[in-house]
Amino acid sequence: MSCLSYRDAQLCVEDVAVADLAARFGTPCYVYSRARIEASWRAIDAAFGAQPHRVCYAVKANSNLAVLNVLARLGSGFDIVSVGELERVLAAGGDAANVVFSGVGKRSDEMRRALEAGIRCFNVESVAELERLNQVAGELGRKAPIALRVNPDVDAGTHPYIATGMKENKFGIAHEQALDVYAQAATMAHIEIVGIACHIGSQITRTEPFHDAAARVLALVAALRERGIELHHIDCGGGLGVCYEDETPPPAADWIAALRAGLGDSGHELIVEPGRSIAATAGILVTRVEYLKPTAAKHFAVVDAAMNDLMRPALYGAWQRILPVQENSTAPAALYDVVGPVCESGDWLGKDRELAIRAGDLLAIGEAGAYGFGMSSNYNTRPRPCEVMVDGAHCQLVRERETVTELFAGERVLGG
Ligand SMILES: Cc1ncc(COP(=O)(O)O)c(C=O)c1O
Ligand SMILES: N[C@@H](CCCC[NH3+])C(=O)O
Repeated sequence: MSCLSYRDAQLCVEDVAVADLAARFGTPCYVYSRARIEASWRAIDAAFGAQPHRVCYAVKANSNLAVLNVLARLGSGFDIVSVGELERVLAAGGDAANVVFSGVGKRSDEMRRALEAGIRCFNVESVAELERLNQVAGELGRKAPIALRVNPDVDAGTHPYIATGMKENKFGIAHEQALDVYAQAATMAHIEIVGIACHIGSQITRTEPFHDAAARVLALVAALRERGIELHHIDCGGGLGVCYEDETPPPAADWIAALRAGLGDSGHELIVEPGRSIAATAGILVTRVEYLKPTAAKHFAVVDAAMNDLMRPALYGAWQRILPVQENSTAPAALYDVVGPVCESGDWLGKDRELAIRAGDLLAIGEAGAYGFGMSSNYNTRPRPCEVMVDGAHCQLVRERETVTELFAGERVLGG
């Protein structure tokens, strides 16, 4: 389900015409639908029925404070990967007690801050991290609640850059070593074992990998119980895919059902960490055509957004919809490569797209609510776009467009 519809040939997000947003806020501009974020979160939450659970939104997908605030007000938990994300969650009204902290490289200062804030769980990814956490917690006179993130060696069938649950990936503790590491954790004075975690990758479009990973986790839970180690929760990570082009990901209910089938009736509280499946379809990137450039080989549409604003096409060869903002153009249709102004041939947003456009027209890049703004950069000293949230017929700027001067405000010349 998308937040987009055409009304009188005008592309709209909820009840607001995208052309009006572009006129008011300029381009490039990210636009998010509050209703769409809420509906996606609720679909996942409802899929658990009466089972004790916590949906911990993966902040990395879209960390705008307005997005986090919408979710915090729904009672969402949060999956963070840095102290920066923790500060965002707290600033947006999230509850530290519902925060899980993932990532292979947590620094001591990040552990300290998370312990002081009272987060729910550290998802520990190595023995070295466990030892460091034990030491940091000891210095603070606290016990750190932990789950070990296990690497189940399951092929998620996704792009290799975003598969995380195979043994050649840097993530998690090998399935075979997990029992030994739990035994070690159980001896540590400042560690409290509360759960187990796994996350096998992102943009997963079949239920089987989720089921298989959950089943592998369940085998560990049973083996731990035999050794007298009881867990409170099982965290199955995120990874549910969305439809960008013609993918047919399972609905949220089937995803959760596959996890629960893999876990059997374990009786544990379940945690999930969805990011993309909550944010992607709630957002678009609006851009304006600067120039049409026909060459002997190609027609290029040079737009004012670029790989620094939306990196997924350049990084993964990802396909995202490119839609005209006004449907009734009288321009002749042609096949265009939609490219940005950045000095890289990899700077494209779409290739061979049939579009009827003229210079000055607006385009919307679909399903850009997840891993869009969050992965943007200032490459080529380009200020990042503004972000706007639509709520019914109302819209609000939720992040200002950066200015060029603020981009180098912290820089100094030698001796300066
Ligand atoms: C540990 C962890 N949890 C959750 C997510 C969110 O994944 P997705 O956005 O695919 O739901 C990720 C990213 O893949 C992750 O690394
Ligand atoms: N950035 C990726 C997803 C990364 C998931 C992070 N663990 C994407 O846009 O598809």
